[in-house]
Amino acid sequence: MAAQAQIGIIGGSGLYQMEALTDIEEVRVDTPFGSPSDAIILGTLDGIRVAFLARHGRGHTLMPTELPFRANIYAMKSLGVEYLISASAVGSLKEAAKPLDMVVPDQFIDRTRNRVNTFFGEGLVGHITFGDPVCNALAGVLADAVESLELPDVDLHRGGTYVCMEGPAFSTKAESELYRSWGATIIGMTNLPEAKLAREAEIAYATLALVTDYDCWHPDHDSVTVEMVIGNLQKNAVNAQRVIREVVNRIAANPPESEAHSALKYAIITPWDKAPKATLEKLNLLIKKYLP
Ligand SMILES: CSC[C@H]1O[C@H](OP(=O)(O)O)[C@H](O)[C@@H]1O
Ligand SMILES: Nc1ncnc2[nH]cnc12
Repeated sequence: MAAQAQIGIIGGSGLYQMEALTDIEEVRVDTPFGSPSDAIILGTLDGIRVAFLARHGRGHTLMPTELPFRANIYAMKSLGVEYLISASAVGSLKEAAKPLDMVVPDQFIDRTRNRVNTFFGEGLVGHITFGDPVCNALAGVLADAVESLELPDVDLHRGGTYVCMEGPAFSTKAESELYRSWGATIIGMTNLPEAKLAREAEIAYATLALVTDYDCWHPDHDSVTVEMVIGNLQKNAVNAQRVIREVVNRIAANPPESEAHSALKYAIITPWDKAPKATLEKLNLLIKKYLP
């Protein structure tokens, strides 16, 4: 399939569609890993073609554990996506990151237990480098985009650690305090598998984290509820859409060089002639540039 969009956006809780898209085309992508969370919306934003996916489905019918992460990332790759922005609701683990603030994290801690977060296996073994789990170049463009808009009452936090928990229940206070003692900044349930799979698919990935609550640790704030998350996300939705528009323009004008784009160069350990043909065919889209 010819490339349809260089830039992809995955919208999380409360961000089920992208404003300002024209020439919209809904595509149902079938992948070797099943169907994505929903149809992918191809559309044009300021003359730039983008691919948008509602992570939990447009009706929010999929919980974090049920998300078809591999299908989502594979589908983006099949449409030609090279840069992927995740817009996600998060709880704050630090006083300084207050509800309605934005964080562009640069680290993750994996507390998930029930996710498939690799394309490898079935006879083909690969180990990507993941010390820097988001694309720092793309994260820089994203943070610059936020800063340039000078959003009133919204502080930007460049960098920070995102704890990815399993859910769907929110954390206990003991867990929340544990993550705080680790120095983590924010907590969510979705971004870590996405970041790993995007790296394996050689897609540059960065997160716009929208703070919606103080989780359950803050003595002066109520514990997180869904109502709180969606309420604050809706308050910030216009800002989030403005940031996405700005970052899309910046990426298109000056696509950043990303180490993610060659992440598989030294990652695959299985000799090609030892890997099953069926697996090579299944992963052809991801590995074809390295095949002899
Ligand atoms: C609706 S509250 C919990 C839910 O919100 C976050 O979603 P996303 O990362 O897709 O914005 C969090 O990860 C949970 O999935
Ligand atoms: N406190 C929290 N914990 C996990 N995921 C979240 N998403 C938004 N707020 C959250």
